[in-house]
Amino acid sequence: MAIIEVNDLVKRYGDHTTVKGVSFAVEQGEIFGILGPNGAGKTTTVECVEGLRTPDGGNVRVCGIDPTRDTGELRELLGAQLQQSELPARLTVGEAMRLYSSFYRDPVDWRELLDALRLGDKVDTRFGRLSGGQKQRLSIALAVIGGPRVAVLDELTTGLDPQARRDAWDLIEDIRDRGVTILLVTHFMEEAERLCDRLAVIDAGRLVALDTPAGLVARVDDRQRVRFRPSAPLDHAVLAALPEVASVARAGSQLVVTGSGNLLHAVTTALARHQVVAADLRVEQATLDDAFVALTDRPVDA
Ligand SMILES: Nc1ncnc2c1ncn2[C@@H]1O[C@H](COP(=O)(O)OP(=O)(O)OP(=O)(O)O)[C@@H](O)[C@H]1O
Repeated sequence: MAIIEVNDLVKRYGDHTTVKGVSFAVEQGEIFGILGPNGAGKTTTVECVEGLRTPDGGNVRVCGIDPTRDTGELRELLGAQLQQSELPARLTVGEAMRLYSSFYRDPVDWRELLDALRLGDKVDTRFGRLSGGQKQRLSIALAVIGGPRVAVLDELTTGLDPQARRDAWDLIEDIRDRGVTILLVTHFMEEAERLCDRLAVIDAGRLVALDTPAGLVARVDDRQRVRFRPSAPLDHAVLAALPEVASVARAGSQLVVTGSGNLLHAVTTALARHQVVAADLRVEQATLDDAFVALTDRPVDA
């Protein structure tokens, strides 16, 4: 059953159309990722789902509810991650949890939630004294304190160190295991690959792909890369002329040959013909990064 439906969503700011007819449906229990370059319209899209912005075209439904009309109902169903700046530095963790619990009809047990998020010993700690990772965990706690069916997490792990990021991933999985559907905006390929059941790739306001992480990689899977250091100068045209080769590029002292089919055999045979030895030779298969670049024509943080 689709718990979030976004149908032909359009959103404009002045003359600029930021979201240009995006459609997707998120199924109950999924971790659904939205991936895209800076300025692609990801946040605007999820803000329409959260009821923070009114669409200029198309519509959004969360559990059948129109987020811009039934705001009271939506608040019980959807938990949004808080921006860190929204909490006063002097508020303690316990005070924040009590305050936010009071907003909901049927909140979860906040002490149990803090324990689950490894913040149980921080009840009396002021927000301003928490580390970045602890603040992020608290913002997840506040997003799910109302016992929502859907949690929206936007750039949750940006600015966290690798360990804190992994902890946040475990947490998100725990929350999904409690039955919460998660809509996640992310810049991190590793995060998208590890966490998301499906991904919507948005570029310049349009949906360019919607698939599982493995499905997205499979779209560029025929692209392999052979990387090596040639023992002698080699005219790129020798390799570029091979039918298996799509591109030849230099990366420092290495050549990177992209292509398909029996690429390795074709390249090594051509090198042997020109008495060139390939040192440090590596064959690389496509990754989600490659799929992203192929789909959007640019690296994720361009
Ligand atoms: N309130 C606003 N008023 C005017 N323009 C806006 C507003 N919010 C966003 N924009 C513009 O809309 C475009 C998309 O912004 P949005 O934040 O949705 O993108 P994003 O994909 O989330 O980007 P990022 O990855 O950088 O957060 C950008 O060009 C942005 O400058």
